[in-house]
Amino acid sequence: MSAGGYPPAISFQSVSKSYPSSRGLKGERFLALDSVDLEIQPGEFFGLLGPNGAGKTTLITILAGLTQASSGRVSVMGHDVQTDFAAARRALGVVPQELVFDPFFNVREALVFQSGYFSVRHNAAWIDELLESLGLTDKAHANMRALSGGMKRRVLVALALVHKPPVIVLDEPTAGVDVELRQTLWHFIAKLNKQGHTVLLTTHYLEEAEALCGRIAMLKTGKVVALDSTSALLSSASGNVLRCTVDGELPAELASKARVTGRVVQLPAVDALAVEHYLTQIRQAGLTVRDIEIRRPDLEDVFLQVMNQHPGRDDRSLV
Ligand SMILES: Nc1ncnc2c1ncn2[C@@H]1O[C@H](COP(=O)(O)OP(=O)(O)OP(=O)(O)O)[C@@H](O)[C@H]1O
Repeated sequence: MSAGGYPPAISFQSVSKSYPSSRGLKGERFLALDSVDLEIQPGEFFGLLGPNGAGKTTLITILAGLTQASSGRVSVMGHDVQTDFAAARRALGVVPQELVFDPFFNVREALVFQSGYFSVRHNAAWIDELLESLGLTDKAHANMRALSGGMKRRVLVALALVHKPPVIVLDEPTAGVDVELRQTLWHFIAKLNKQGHTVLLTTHYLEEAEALCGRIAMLKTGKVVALDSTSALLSSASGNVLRCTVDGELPAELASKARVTGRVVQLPAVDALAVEHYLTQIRQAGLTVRDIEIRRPDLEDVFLQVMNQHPGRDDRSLV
């Protein structure tokens, strides 16, 4: 229970999940989640971050009741996803990572059908608001097959929200979508969060997580390796970051420490001496340095620090 006596919006208690191992060894299993404990309170905007394969989608599919945990307990608004599935599912709106649709409906029909699935009648006003807020009004009568990827993503969001769930889960909702949709989507989701909806977001866009999430958990090889408020995570990062533009390839030793995006290089620097040292090494490699800037670490720097501090399990197999 939370301090106010309400159940948490989402609770994972000692959740583990193993899958049959893909190595083909008889009886061997792969540990995708390892005793995950997380409690997300009503009204939070919570980020779940982790590298590919960390277990984020597995956690969400367990939450949505699409797969069962091997052990542990999971609940949504106090409803156990195993023993009280219908109530748990009704409390949840999940925007999945994959674009999956019934190709026979137009957009409005799909939303009406989905309302029926949740036994919501007289939903026309909310469906209109969803279409309007997600920039879909002029696509209401378009067939799903005829929509672009970005438009399909908007429909997925509308479908997840059609029954006004108190808890909204977004699994990488902005993967491969344009700037306009991102802005529309975040504006709308932030508005719903202000109205009291709880939001759980997984994303690889760490600047989005930094801007939106009040609290963040980081997963690595199936384990929670960091869990704190976004501001505490940011202030926990040590040192500064040297950001500069370089006109060629960095020496290997520096490259292994750097975030490199094209010609922009970002290196963690404990102090001014480290900055000088980096600049000398870059110049000695015959490269020209421009646009030098020293800045505080952002969430991506914190994420990389946390991932480096926690080696994770090389072998997640169980026999
Ligand atoms: N049905 C399955 N059978 C076997 N292994 C699986 C299955 N689903 C997921 N896995 C494995 O479990 C691990 C966690 O996968 P999951 O999709 O949850 O990670 P993720 O954090 O969501 O990754 P990404 O960022 O790439 O989406 C991966 O190693 C994946 O290969």
